[in-house]
Parts: sequence; structure tokens; C-alpha cells
Amino acid sequence: MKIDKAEIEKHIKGILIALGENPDRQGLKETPTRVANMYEEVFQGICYTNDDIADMFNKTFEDDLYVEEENKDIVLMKDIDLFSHCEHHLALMYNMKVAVAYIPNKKIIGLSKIARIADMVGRRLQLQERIGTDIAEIMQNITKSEDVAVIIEGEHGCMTTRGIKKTDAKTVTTTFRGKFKTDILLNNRLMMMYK
Ligand SMILES: Nc1nc2c(ncn2[C@@H]2O[C@H](COP(=O)(O)OP(=O)(O)OP(=O)(O)O)[C@@H](O)[C@H]2O)c(=O)[nH]1
Ligand SMILES: [Zn+2]
Repeated sequence: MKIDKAEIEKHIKGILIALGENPDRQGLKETPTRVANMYEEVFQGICYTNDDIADMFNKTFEDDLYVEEENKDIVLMKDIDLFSHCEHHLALMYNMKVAVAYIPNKKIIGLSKIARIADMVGRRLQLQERIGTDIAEIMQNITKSEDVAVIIEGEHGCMTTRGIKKTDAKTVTTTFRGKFKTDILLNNRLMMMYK
């Protein structure tokens, strides 16, 4: 699937007219094209399924280290900054920090790929909760490990710049899978590392 930029341009022009603007004035003439280009960039992830994203960033290393049961331990990447857009208002989710943890099961994933997965998942119309479950599903697919956790903190433009306007409100969501859900000590250890 590809984003239909011509359709987006047409509709953005319609929105400008509906707002009472003149879409042919100097400053707005190129706006529909600019917005279509921007949408192509920030909504690129809509064109791909979670399986597609897993294939895209499937760079793993098989290391003897993680075959030994006693060496299986938490790998955590935190403070991955991210933007997304809420599916209810198309408003920006910003100041987002994503943390992704997993326990390697024979395979280890290239670290940059974790951030690339988060980035692509953010390029969809999202719920903060679903960003977590999508990242967890893709991580499980690539690493073949059930034990994955995703913690996200973020601010929602639809709550800070309009509506209720709670400018300091932050939302924290957690997605715990496998042992991170069932083993409370492991979960506590992760939260200590996350702090
Ligand atoms: N759970 C969840 N809710 C979200 C997210 N992004 C936006 N929302 C909420 O989606 C809801 C949509 O509610 P509606 O009542 O249909 O929309 P609205 O009339 O604009 O609501 P207000 O924002 O309360 O003015 C709002 O409560 C938003 O805060 C998200 O990532 N997760
Ligand atoms: Zn919203």
C-alpha cells in the first residue's frame, strides 16, 4: 500500500477553503503539497504491517553467550525519543520516551534496530497503548523471545493544546509480556533499571 499524495493535497485544499482561507494566496499555494509530503513522512508506518516491520529490521546475532540459561538476563534500551499522532484528533504525541527491554533467547538484536522499530511504529495514527503492544509484538517476532517489556511516557497535544488543556499531564503506559508479566521480582528489577 502507498500513501495517495494527490488525494491528500485535494483534501487539504478543501480544508483550507472550509476554514475560510484563500488557498491560492502566496503563503498557502504550496501548502497542500507540503502537507502531503509531511504526511507521507510521518505516516509511513501505516503502509506496513507489524510483520513487515519485523522483516525490515530483522538484524540479529546468534551469540553463545545467550545459549547458556544462566546468562539470560535483561537488555534494556531507554530514553528513545519518539513522536506520533493520536488517531482521535490527529494531534501530536510529543516528548515521548520509550523504553524497550527483552531477555535474549539465543538471538540478540542489533541495538539500533530497537530504535528503528519504535520510530516506524510511531509513524502511524496511534494510541499510546498500541505503540507499546506493536513494539512488543515486533520485538517478540524478531528475537523469538516471549519476554519483552515496553514502557512509554508521553504528552498528548490533544490534551495539552486544546480541550482540557492540562499542559503538564503525562501518560505512562506499560506492556509486559512473558516473564515480565509473571515474575514480579524480574519486573521489579526492570523498574529499578528503568528509573
Ligand atoms: N487511551 C487513549 N486515549 C487517547 C489517546 N490519545 C487521545 N486519546 C483520548 O481520546 C479521547 C477521545 O474522546 P472524545 O470525547 O471522542 O473526543 P473530544 O470530544 O475531543 O474529547 P476531549 O479531548 O475530552 O475534549 C479523549 O479522551 C483523548 O484524550 C491515547 O493514546 N490513548
Ligand atoms: Zn487525541
